[in-house]
Amino acid sequence: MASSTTTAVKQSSGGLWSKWGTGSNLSFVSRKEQQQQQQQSSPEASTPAAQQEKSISRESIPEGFLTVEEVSKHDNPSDCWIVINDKVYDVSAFGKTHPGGPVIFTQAGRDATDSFKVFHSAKAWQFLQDLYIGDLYNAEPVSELVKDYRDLRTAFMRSQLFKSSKMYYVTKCVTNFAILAASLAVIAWSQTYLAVLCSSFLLALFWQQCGWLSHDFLHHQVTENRSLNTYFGGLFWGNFAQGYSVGWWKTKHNVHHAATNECDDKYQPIDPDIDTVPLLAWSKEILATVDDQFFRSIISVQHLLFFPLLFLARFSWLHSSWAHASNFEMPRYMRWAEKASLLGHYGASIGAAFYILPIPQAICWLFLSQLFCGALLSIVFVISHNGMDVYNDPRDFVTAQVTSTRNIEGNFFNDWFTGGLNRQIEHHLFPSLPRHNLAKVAPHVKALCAKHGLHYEELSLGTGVCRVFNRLVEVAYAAKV
Ligand code: HEM
Repeated sequence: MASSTTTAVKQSSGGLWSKWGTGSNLSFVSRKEQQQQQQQSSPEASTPAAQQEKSISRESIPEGFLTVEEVSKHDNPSDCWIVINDKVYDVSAFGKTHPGGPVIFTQAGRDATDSFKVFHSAKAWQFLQDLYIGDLYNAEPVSELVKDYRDLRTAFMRSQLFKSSKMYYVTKCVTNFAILAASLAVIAWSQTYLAVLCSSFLLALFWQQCGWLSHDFLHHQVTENRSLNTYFGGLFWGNFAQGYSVGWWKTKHNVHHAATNECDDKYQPIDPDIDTVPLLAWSKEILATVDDQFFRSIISVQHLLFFPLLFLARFSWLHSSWAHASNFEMPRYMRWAEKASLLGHYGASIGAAFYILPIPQAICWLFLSQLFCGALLSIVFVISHNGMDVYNDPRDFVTAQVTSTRNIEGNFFNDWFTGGLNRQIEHHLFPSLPRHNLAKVAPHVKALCAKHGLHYEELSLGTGVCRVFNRLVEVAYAAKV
């Protein structure tokens, strides 16, 4: 998420959603193009008789049915239809108050079955009947890949793999506090600059680990009680302990999950995590959207900017968090809860710094911990997706997630350091699966990918970083031309 500087600005100005006017129908446009290509490659398909058979008039469609083409025309937030299990729903009005936020519009005009299933509790299904407007006409059968994925999900549910170990998460909470205690103990014991350096690194590690814990709560991995997850996981571990706004993070992160590394038809990123132009461009297609010579010159040295930017990322996240908490569109109680918990975070960190340390060391401690935390979090975000496929063609949920996501090898250090997000492919396919069960399902996911010829990328931490860096160099060189 080295992306946040630009993302936050675009989100707060509504820029992200303005892309949807043209963006979300691209999958159907491309599907039409694919059909045309298939027709060209198959001689019988292009005969007039075959073409007549293919063209469907509205009169020939039974009442209560809607075609894929009709659905695809309702592809924007003010006129939004989506398909779930071959049934069509009009979410144009509901989408504005959707409890999960604007992520619903990422699926405008297309099939949302799998993204719907991975994000919702049983309660959400009850809302569907009021939004139902018809059945999909001549619905294509589900692919073998998607069928196998759905079977896998059902099998994991039956094996209780979606149930978390509460002991695991209690231990996580306690060990997180232990890191904070260690950080404070170091500066209470010694106030040299070396001690300040070590302590600020530990504080940054505490914030990073709070981020992973909050992430698990907000994906509802820890408990089925969604309010508890939001208030304890979000407001306590996210806002108060880590300093990031739960509302800001969830809005952005949900879109990232629903449209991982996806762009619209003009290659404007839909996924906020790759929306990093003019600082970084993650593919040559995104680079091609940049006309401004000054911005291209920045991108031409993006590989040199990359590591410094990782260290600065937390400043941008802190800013976006406060901007979100001040957002007047939020219910008043949530705005106050967000602001109070963020102010509690600032107060506790600044108070501790100046209470324990002399002024110069206190400033140093606060500043260094921001830098370290930015780097510790963002290195994990970038290796998970950057340098993988950036696409704007129609892909089923499984293909989209696997081709845009990279795993980092599992071992004790990687599992702990990345908060389990080294099993990013499994996490994206099953976002509410508790962190401690990701390793258990990984062999099944690997087998699924092997069976269907999908590349399952799993690298060491070092190779993952190199892969990301190489992509930056590749695009930077293209920007020089
Ligand atoms: C007809 C369509 C939809 C309905 C009726 C609906 C309904 C709901 C409801 C009731 C919730 C509250 C949490 C729950 O009870 O599960 C929710 C949350 C959410 N929805 Fe939807 N939704 C729809 C479509 C979508 C789509 C297409 C997506 C994704 C692309 C989506 C993503 C989410 C997310 C990410 C949350 C937040 C979950 C959380 O963290 O609490 N929804 N939705």
